[in-house]
Amino acid sequence: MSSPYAAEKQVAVAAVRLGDFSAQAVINTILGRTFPSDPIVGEEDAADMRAESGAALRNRIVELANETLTAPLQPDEHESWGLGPGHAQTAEEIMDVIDKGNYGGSRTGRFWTLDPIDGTKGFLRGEQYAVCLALIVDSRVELGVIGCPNLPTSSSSPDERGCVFVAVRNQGAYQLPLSASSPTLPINLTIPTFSQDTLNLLESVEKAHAKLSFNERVAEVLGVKRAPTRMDSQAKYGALVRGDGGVYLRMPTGTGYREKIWDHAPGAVLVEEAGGVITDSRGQPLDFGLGRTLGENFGVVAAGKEVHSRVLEAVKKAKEEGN
Ligand SMILES: Nc1ncnc2c1ncn2[C@@H]1O[C@H](COP(=O)(O)O)[C@@H](O)[C@H]1OP(=O)(O)O
Ligand SMILES: [Mg+2]
Ligand SMILES: [Mg+2]
Ligand SMILES: [Mg+2]
Repeated sequence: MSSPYAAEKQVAVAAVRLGDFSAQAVINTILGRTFPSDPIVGEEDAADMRAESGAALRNRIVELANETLTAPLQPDEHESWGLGPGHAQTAEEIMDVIDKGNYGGSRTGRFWTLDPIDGTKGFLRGEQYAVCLALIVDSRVELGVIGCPNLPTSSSSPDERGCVFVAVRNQGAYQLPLSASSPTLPINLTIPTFSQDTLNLLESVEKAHAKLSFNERVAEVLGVKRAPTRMDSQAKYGALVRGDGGVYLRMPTGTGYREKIWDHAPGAVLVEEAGGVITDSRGQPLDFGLGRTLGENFGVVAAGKEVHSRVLEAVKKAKEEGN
């Protein structure tokens, strides 16, 4: 017998792949037109679309990308970005623009990094996922945007969904509504101070992505009383900066996986601009100048200033115990 929901999974995975590719095509088009000399470190590439066996995938992605590219302009969009009726692209152009994301990263100079859909597993489960974009200049994240279509606008309004988190270095961190035409004002974000009673951990849903048993021990050492919040994608960074949880903790699973810069760059500037601190689990800064990855993986810890140093100590203790 085939496993439950096998057909649904196949369709959903195909849909996400289409989403990934077409989102990267649209975002790279906009970046390419507006900042033509900026390289892009994007998660996806068009190799599967270019393969002989990729004709169906290619046709569908071209159709989807063109649907978005040629849609009537929204209030915050411009025709010079390559958008609007009449701006359809050929299959070759779509594949080339996706492959504009092949840049390998650098220590100096400026580039963008893009995760067109972060939290694929969450997307498939109908839970959290995010579209993530950051600008890096001389290894430092200067701007980050995390779009969370399925995240409630606040923990007190669970039915209103869709938010965008934005941070620009030295200009603060904000939450905007997802729809550009919504009249809601930006919310200025500062990570609140937590007590032992109110603190909790924000962590991955997927055991393959982070060592959740280690988090449990850290929470015990810290005397945390609340259960962790498990959430897919960089929506966790959004939840952190608006005070939905006190600590982002992601420890390596020991498989040798290297964290990708597009999975943390927007979150890093968001946390810092909301008054928090983000480092690896040893307290070292995340290095966005090493290429497409953050290099050897010692995990990620992000929290408000006072909580962050307590978490680093708890992590050290849990490691010394052999966890
Ligand atoms: N072994 C791993 N360790 C850490 N992160 C991983 C691992 N495998 C995949 N990921 C990445 O974790 C991110 C999601 O994290 P979270 O579970 O917190 O939502 C995805 O971008 C995913 O990358 P990918 O897109 O290549 O699957
Ligand atoms: Mg992705
Ligand atoms: Mg990702
Ligand atoms: Mg992926």
